[in-house]
Amino acid sequence: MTETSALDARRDQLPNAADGTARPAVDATPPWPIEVVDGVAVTTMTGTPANCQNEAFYAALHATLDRLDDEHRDRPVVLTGEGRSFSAGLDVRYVGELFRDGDHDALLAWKDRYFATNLRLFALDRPLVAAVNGHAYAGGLITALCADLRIGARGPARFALNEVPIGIPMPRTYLELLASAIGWPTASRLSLLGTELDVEAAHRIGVLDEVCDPAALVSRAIAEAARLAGGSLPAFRFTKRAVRAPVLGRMHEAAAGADRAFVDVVRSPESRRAIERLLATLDARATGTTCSR
Ligand SMILES: C/C=C/C(=O)SCCNC(=O)CCNC(=O)[C@H](O)C(C)(C)COP(=O)(O)OP(=O)(O)OC[C@H]1O[C@@H](n2cnc3c(N)ncnc32)[C@H](O)[C@@H]1OP(=O)(O)O
Repeated sequence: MTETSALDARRDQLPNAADGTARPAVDATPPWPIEVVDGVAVTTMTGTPANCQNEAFYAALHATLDRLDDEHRDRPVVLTGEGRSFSAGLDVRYVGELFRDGDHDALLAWKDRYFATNLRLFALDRPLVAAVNGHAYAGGLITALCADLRIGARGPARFALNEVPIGIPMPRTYLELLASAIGWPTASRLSLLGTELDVEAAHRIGVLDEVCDPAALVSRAIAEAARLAGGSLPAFRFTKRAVRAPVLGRMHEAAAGADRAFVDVVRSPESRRAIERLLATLDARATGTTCSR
């Protein structure tokens, strides 16, 4: 697919702005930087605070994957983040407003747009290694768990599937994805309890496959990505499709069925209050006022 046709296809898939959400046009959004090292395409999430996920993030992700497909079709991929966070998950300022003010159809449209980003990463038909440079919360940890392998940097990073404590239900769509990466018992426990993990604990329970010094992180991820593709890329592709197919089937089924009720839960007064508490915590940090999570 040429660059233009990929962008046209992507633009056609985007819902129009009638749902009331502002979105940058995909062709106006630059992809994240891509660097080729030892045959591996390394891309770095950047452009939003703590690499949190909003419409600009989704558009950059699609633009990056379009470019990876067009220009680096057969290269394994390393995904990392800029700064202290791999990704802080959904942009809670953005979704907080959307959940409060958006109508039912706007929320469903957003849910599908968000699903499309994780789906594209999870179904990437070649090795994807996450070089987890820092914190990964909620949707940010889901992003890391889309990868075939996760390598973490030793240090102060924390990880959690903390959707429930902040008032956002964990859809079955993502439980299927999480369970395929870390198993149902771990996915269930982390999702229900919202437990915060340090790097060692994340490694112990398989959220991270490996831990290394921060200075070696990206080179370790590159070496692993090259190794995964090094035997036979066609064999890897074939097997990854086979591994993903049943999971993707269940994810699509959940997204079109039970998970539509997600919209009602995030609009409940209890969820709104919990999201407001997280927003107050972030705002207090920004202004230097102390506030516990
Ligand atoms: C289904 C999926 C659901 C979800 O994904 S819900 C999202 C759940 N996410 C969270 O609970 C994470 C909230 N963020 C944090 O706890 C912390 O941040 C971190 C531990 C990730 C990073 O801490 P530190 O390195 O000290 O950075 P900082 O100063 O807290 O953040 C840097 C800037 O990033 C903004 N930010 C951080 N996380 C989010 C977010 N999730 N949504 C929107 N903005 C976020 C902050 O406010 C700040 O911004 P400014 O520099 O303007 O003060």
